Amino acid sequence: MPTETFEFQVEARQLLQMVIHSIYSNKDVFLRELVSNASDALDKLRLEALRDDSLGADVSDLHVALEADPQARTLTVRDNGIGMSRDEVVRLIGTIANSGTATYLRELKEAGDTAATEGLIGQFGVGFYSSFMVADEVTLLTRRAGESQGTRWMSSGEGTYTVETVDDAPQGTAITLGLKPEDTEDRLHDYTSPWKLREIVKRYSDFITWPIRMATQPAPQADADAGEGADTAPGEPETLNSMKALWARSREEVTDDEYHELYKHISHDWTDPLETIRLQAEGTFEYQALLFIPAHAPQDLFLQGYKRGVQLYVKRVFIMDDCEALMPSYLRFVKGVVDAQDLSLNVSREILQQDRQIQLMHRRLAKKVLSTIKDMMSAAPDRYATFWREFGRVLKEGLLGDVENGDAILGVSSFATTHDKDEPTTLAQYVERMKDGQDHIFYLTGESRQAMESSPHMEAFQARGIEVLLLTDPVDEVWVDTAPEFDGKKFRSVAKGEVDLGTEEEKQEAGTEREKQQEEYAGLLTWMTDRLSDDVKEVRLSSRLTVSPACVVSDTHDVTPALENIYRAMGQEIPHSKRILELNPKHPLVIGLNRTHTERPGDTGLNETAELVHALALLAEGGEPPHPARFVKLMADRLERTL
Ligand SMILES: Nc1ncnc2c1ncn2[C@@H]1O[C@H](COP(=O)(O)OP(=O)(O)OP(=O)(O)O)[C@@H](O)[C@H]1O
Repeated sequence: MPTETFEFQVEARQLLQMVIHSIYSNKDVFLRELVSNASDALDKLRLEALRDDSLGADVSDLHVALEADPQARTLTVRDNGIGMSRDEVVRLIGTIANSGTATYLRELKEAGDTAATEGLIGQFGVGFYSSFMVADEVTLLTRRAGESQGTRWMSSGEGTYTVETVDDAPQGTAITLGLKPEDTEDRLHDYTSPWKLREIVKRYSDFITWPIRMATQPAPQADADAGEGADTAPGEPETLNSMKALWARSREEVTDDEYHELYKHISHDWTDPLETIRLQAEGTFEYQALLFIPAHAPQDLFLQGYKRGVQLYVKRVFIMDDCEALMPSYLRFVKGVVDAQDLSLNVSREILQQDRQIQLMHRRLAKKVLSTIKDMMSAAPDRYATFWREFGRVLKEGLLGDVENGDAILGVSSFATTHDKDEPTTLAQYVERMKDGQDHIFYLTGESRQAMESSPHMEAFQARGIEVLLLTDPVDEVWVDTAPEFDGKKFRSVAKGEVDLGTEEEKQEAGTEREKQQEEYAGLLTWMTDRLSDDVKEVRLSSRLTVSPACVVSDTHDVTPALENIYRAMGQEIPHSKRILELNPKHPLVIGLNRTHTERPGDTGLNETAELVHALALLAEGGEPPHPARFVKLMADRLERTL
């Protein structure tokens, strides 16, 4: 096949341009990225060879090799791993599959300044493309295990790349960088220097489980430069990394930086994690876990197909990525490694789902992550605040399914509250501030804080200074509906059921007044209930309103309209529950309506006023009148009459 020229996908080109003209001040990390890809390719080959005897690949000496040529100013990173087919090269290297890329690139453009750009690129990672930070020409020669022909890919990163089929490629992948001139001011070092390569591998890739070898150069040039590797015989390759599994080493032996580099290798994130979690389980089922909570949420965390789960190793051997059996979905942001001693190397995802030991590990790991978040709350409130901002929404999903950890999840959750405009509150803090005689945790769900603050449902609570949680995440609608408790206090919506606030004495007083009002309004309420029966199930007097004329509320056990919408969006059929219209007996509009109803029951305007009061109540909570066009007409007529 002749050499073909291809264009990079638009996003890929944009990303490459940013890498080339860039941006990332620490250029050394290109090697971390290439070694990380090579290590993944070796893992994949080892697994494929285990599962497919006919592959015919030699797996006896899997490794990464660095080959530097100072004269030609090239550096080659070679692995004898899985390799790529011609189609894979075009698909994997010429395009970016990450669904968040478009948004990310827009943000990058908007960020403008270098520091912000670095922060963003750090969140995203650019993998193989980071080669172009140090090279102006990159050649990738690869042959997939089991295939006879190889592929050569070449590009100077400018808009196009070439691909040709070659007959004599060794199995695996070799990436040769035509290095840019050294420019220490720009932190562009001499990447043909053994000393520099040794330093970078030690710093970023020491834990990689495959040997990373560097051919020592023949004397005399190498001797001067070889440093600690000087005792290696000339020509014999030197292994640069210790290959020690960090999770199997004691805490004292490992630096935070080393943990962070492992995190970057497995997560493809360029930023340090927020928290590192170690767990060593001994006894009948032995395993070690090293888990990380990232410092920011990935773009696709809420998209279907998000790859959750940690890496599974069995006795130091990589078995699979994204092992979802080990981590509940609401902890899908957790990255890391679990190394189990007593599993078979052939273990499959299906077996894992049913394995009792795995289920026990799953429980233990979830508890450990939750207890770490709890510790972070008290020991590092700033870090906890970052955690909550990034992952709170996901964590709360656990309140729907994980009954066993429900209390623990509520314990580490924070909520926006009327108590403080800016700072969210924990439930423990809320309970501490509860008024004497208050025995519920009050909340309101809605689309925005602003809409909820001005909702009529809040009036009685505002008047009495009772704190209300303001819940805006769609998942909140669902979990609060399952009526959980915290510290023995039930959650209660301020937009559901009757409200009876105040001391016993006040309640008694209000009760006497209410009886009087009930008598006065009985006729109006019966008439309005009948009149609006298509839309509401009852019209009654309100004890929650102090300012507005009316509001609509749901019955205590009814599903709210927002929750109805959520269920419908999930394809569940759910009957529509009519709500209750509450009137404020002290509002002049309601007093006037009652008077007119008593004095001129046949008045034609009464019907319209009843409809308008209902529509206004819906508008006040951020909803829509049941018949918007009719509402506009009625309002316009009324306004016209005032002119
Ligand atoms: N040495 C290699 N051997 C085999 N396949 C490779 C190798 N290097 C890259 N690939 C393939 O190309 C894909 C893209 O690599 P790239 O480094 O651009 O992104 P990534 O590692 O998937 O993710 P990120 O961009 O977050 O680092 C890899 O997922 C892998 O499938």
